[in-house]
Amino acid sequence: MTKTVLVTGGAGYIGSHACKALAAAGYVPVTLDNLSTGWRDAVKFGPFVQADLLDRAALDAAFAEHRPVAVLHFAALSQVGEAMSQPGKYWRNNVSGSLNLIEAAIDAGCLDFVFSSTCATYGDRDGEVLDEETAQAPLNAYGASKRAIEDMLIDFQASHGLRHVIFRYFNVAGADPDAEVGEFHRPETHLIPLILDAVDGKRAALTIHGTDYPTQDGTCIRDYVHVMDLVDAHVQGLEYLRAGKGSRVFCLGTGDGFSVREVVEATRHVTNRPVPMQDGPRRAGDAVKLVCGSQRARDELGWRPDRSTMRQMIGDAWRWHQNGSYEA
Ligand SMILES: NC(=O)c1ccc[n+]([C@@H]2O[C@H](COP(=O)([O-])OP(=O)(O)OC[C@H]3O[C@@H](n4cnc5c(N)ncnc54)[C@H](O)[C@@H]3O)[C@@H](O)[C@H]2O)c1
Ligand SMILES: O=c1ccn([C@@H]2O[C@H](COP(=O)(O)OP(=O)(O)O[C@H]3O[C@H](CO)[C@H](O)[C@H](O)[C@H]3O)[C@@H](O)[C@H]2O)c(=O)[nH]1
Repeated sequence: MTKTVLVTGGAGYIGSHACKALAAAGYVPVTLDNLSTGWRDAVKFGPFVQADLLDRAALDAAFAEHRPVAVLHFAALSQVGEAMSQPGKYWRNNVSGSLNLIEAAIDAGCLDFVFSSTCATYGDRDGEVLDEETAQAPLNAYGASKRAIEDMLIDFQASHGLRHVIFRYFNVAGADPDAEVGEFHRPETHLIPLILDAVDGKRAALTIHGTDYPTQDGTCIRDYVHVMDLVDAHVQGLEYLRAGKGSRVFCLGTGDGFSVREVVEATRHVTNRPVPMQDGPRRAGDAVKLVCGSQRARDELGWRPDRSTMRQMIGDAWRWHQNGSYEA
């Protein structure tokens, strides 16, 4: 029997990798995306519906046509800087859009729901290892919008039996090792693709945002997870729901923290090229250290983030960077 899943944001970075993993696991991933930050060329593994989450009639039509057994909800705006200056855009797109989607799913009888949340819901909890029990205190409208959607899922679980898995991701990195899909944000704000831009001359230099943090080398520490490991967890989360297990939150990261300078040094090593860089001031809203406790995902989903070594994440990102693009 065909198992169709609706993948919102399937034309974006993580959603496109999820579609590849879903297709490999025997699902038909139907991408629903408005292409606001995604790319038509990234939709390679199943049908495409161009629609906006704010268009309830288009959502109803997509559920009626494709009859998905579950929803994987990646679609969102996710730039922290933009969220600080335009919070209304984040509340409308992420929260109102998700409310439409949840109500459309319930009306269609599609009650298994996997949601992309973020460690940005924790706010500044420097020094702690962050896991599912850590209190959330978002610092900006992006993180706040994600926490609000988490709350929404809990309410609709109680009222309508919407079963959900919430994944709180840490810093997602790397690309499909086959370079069929990869990370392609315009503008790009994430560290590893920006370092690679500096390596191959697409930008003059990487600016290090802050060198006076209380860390071993003065730069911020993050927990990086390979996008292929991350999307594997989504397939496992989907199977968990389809096996009838209850709603659950899982944090996805490795537990290893890397400073910005360590990521730069690893990139120099993997690419065997110099990384032009300059020291800059701190970036507003950056936490000093965000490191994930992911024992629950390992224990309950059997998740093994084996590809999430810094060498492999940078190597796969570099291969994509050299060979892949959606603009051509
Ligand atoms: N990249 C990371 O490190 C990271 C970390 C934590 C959480 N996340 C979350 O993971 C998800 C995917 O992130 P990404 O990096 O792939 O982002 P992305 O911008 O590459 O993908 C998001 C996709 O959603 C689509 N979209 C946005 N609003 C929409 C709307 N109203 N209707 C239809 N489609 C819409 C965009 O066109 C895009 O294709 C997001 O929810 C993000 O908050 C990402
Ligand atoms: O040009 C740059 C870009 C980044 N950085 C530093 O590199 C680290 C990683 O920065 P990213 O922008 O790659 O990612 P963030 O840590 O800001 O990630 C945040 O934003 C993401 C949204 O894209 C996710 O939601 C994630 O959960 C949330 O913590 C930070 O210390 C940042 O200051 C630089 O030094 N120079």
